[in-house]
Amino acid sequence: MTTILSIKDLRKTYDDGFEALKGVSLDIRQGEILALLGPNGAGKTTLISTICGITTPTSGTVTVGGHDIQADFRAARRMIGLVPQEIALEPFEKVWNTVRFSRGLFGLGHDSARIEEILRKLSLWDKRKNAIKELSGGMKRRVLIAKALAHEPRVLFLDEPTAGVDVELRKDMWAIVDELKAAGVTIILTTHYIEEAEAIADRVGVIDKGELLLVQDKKTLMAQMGKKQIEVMLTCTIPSIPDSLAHHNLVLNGQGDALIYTYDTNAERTGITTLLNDVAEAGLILRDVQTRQSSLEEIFVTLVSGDAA
Ligand SMILES: Nc1ncnc2c1ncn2[C@@H]1O[C@H](COP(=O)(O)OP(=O)(O)OP(=O)(O)O)[C@@H](O)[C@H]1O
Repeated sequence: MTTILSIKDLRKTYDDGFEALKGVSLDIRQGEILALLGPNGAGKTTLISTICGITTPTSGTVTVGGHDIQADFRAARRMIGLVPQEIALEPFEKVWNTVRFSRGLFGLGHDSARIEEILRKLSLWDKRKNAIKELSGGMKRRVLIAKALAHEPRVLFLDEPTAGVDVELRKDMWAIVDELKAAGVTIILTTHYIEEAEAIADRVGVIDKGELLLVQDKKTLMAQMGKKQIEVMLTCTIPSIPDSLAHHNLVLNGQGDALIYTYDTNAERTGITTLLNDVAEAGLILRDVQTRQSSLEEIFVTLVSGDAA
């Protein structure tokens, strides 16, 4: 698989001495969607700003499509589109011009067909003659994406693309991201919404206190770190777990009518068959059995709280 973006030992210490990036290394594959998760202040925006040339790194290197972001800034930047967190648009400018100027900034000639395509894709075509100030917050976010796409970037950064947008727009954004991926664009998004990473990312990176704690295929991450629980519901209530079941490390629920058993999805033997036999031998009758898998959210909380083994 081709690497489109390569980050090596990237460090950023701000003027006040604060170390926002502490040696981040990461290779991003062409055409993938990578979600960067991290709590407030983890360094996500600093990382993106550094790659996009808005912030100067203290040390380390970044190449985009083989172009070094410092030595070969223009070529590297030309490949990148950035959708920033903050909405910074000229309120009196028309949508069409806003997107057109953005293309011009990268030295590209005017291409009405291309701008029309982008505006249509983002459901902005009907608003093309409107001034930015006449648009809703969600529409302004779409304009930010249109602007970032105007110069046909190969790598698109979305910094908190769905912060504060409603559920419908969030789903629309996900659909847009899917379409861009299908067109071969590599997408890196930062998010607080774990469900967002769960829904659209191919890989997930977790960043905390300026360090990349892990980067992994989403499905592998969920399978590797995921614990499963089985809840054995009983026909009667019991005051405590019978001695004959003590070795299973069960938890009795608050009502005393269900036994909760946690097991590792990767273990060779889950121990479920033995457990159910032992439950029957203890004279307990099953009413129902349910399983549940830990979510990406639980995995994330475990990681950033430093509880991961
Ligand atoms: N110009 C600056 N000078 C000093 N410290 C800064 C500067 N910009 C950011 N920081 C600090 O660097 C840390 C990382 O900030 P950054 O904005 O990269 O985090 P983030 O992960 O994007 O957070 P959020 O999710 O809140 O947007 C924070 O502690 C922040 O206060």
